[in-house]
Amino acid sequence: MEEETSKLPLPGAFVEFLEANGVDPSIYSDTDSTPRYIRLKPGCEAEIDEVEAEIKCKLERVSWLPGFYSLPPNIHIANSKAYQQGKIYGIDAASGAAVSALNISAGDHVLDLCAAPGAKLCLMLDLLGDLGSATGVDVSRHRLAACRTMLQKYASGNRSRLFVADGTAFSLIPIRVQPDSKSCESAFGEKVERFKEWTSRRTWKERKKAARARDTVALLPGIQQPELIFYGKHSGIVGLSKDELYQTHSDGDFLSSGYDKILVDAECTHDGSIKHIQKFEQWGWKTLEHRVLHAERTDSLTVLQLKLLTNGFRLLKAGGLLVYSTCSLTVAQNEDVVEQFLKENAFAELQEIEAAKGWPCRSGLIPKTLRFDPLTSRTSGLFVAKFTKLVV
Ligand SMILES: C[S@@+](CC[C@H](N)C(=O)[O-])C[C@H]1O[C@@H](n2cnc3c(N)ncnc32)[C@H](O)[C@@H]1O
Repeated sequence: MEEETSKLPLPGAFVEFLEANGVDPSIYSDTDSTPRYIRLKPGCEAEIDEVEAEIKCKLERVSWLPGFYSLPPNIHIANSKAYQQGKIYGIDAASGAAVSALNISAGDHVLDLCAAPGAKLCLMLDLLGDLGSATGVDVSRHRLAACRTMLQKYASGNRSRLFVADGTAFSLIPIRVQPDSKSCESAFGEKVERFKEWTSRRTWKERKKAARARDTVALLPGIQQPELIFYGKHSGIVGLSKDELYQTHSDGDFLSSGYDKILVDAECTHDGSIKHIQKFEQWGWKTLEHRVLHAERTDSLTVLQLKLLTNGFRLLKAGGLLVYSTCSLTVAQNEDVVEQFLKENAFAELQEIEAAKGWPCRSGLIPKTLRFDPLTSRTSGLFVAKFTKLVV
């Protein structure tokens, strides 16, 4: 399961992009020795020797992050039984730290506004345990379908629901009380359809109806309803009617009944992600220039990031916690977005991430924000900022 690694030769255009964006290119100088990270599913701790024997390598416990282990970058886990049986999953330690900053506890109602492909959502669900709920949203249907597969593989989906939706406009409240309405009739005697247990098997009639609904919303941009593509048995959906699920709420409702914890792991240029940058060695560095560094793309990304953060914050309960993260290390996509957001949201307050005192990261340009990078942290690059919504 060993694989050759090589030093990353950074192309000139990328180095220029980094320098123009306040990122020191030397942080990428030793990426070939940056470890990979895995998380052991809770309950599988006793099987660590077995996992090590199978992948023929010692797993180093990450002292600053519970449940995380590091392994050399040239070791692959995808063919191992432990991975295929859902006992371990790959997730960078910096990503683990971003989720850990949310202080998720059993019973929380959590929202992941940019959820796919789902490693952080899986971790959020692990931390949630047997109470509360998790809502995952992503604008990309095929990426969210991969997230659904991941939740099913890791048997994490029981309390979760997944919506294909635009996170800048998503507006559904968490279901705090399990529905007990069994009536199939509305107050006016009309027949009401209620959600039954989720199944991947759908009848031809149901598939046709879903396709028709998708075509209709495609024709009517602006009034698109979030598309529910998965829900677990204890997600609160079973027994609800469509009207109950999709009822609209005012901003005031979110103050009292919004989400306890929200992750906005926003779309970005991914320039801090070692895995992503390594892909361009195969795809060609020219591709990087127009897929990542294009100025128009980065400008529209910062607009999107601010909108995602703003809407995420709207959905947060008063006193709740929100983490904004990106795997870009540019100032424009991180500190500038945070600064603008704080200017526009008087009830948002940046929070100290207490646990970070023991983390191998640096402060961002704004106090209380954090930056992970390969050189400082031996992880992939990640920016993390944590906010609370002040109680009015
Ligand atoms: C950095 S990735 C998220 C990674 C994910 N949190 C994880 O840990 O696996 C960003 C995601 O944002 C999604 N995205 C982009 N624009 C969006 C929007 N307007 N609303 C919701 N999701 C969006 C992308 O499809 C992508 O899956």
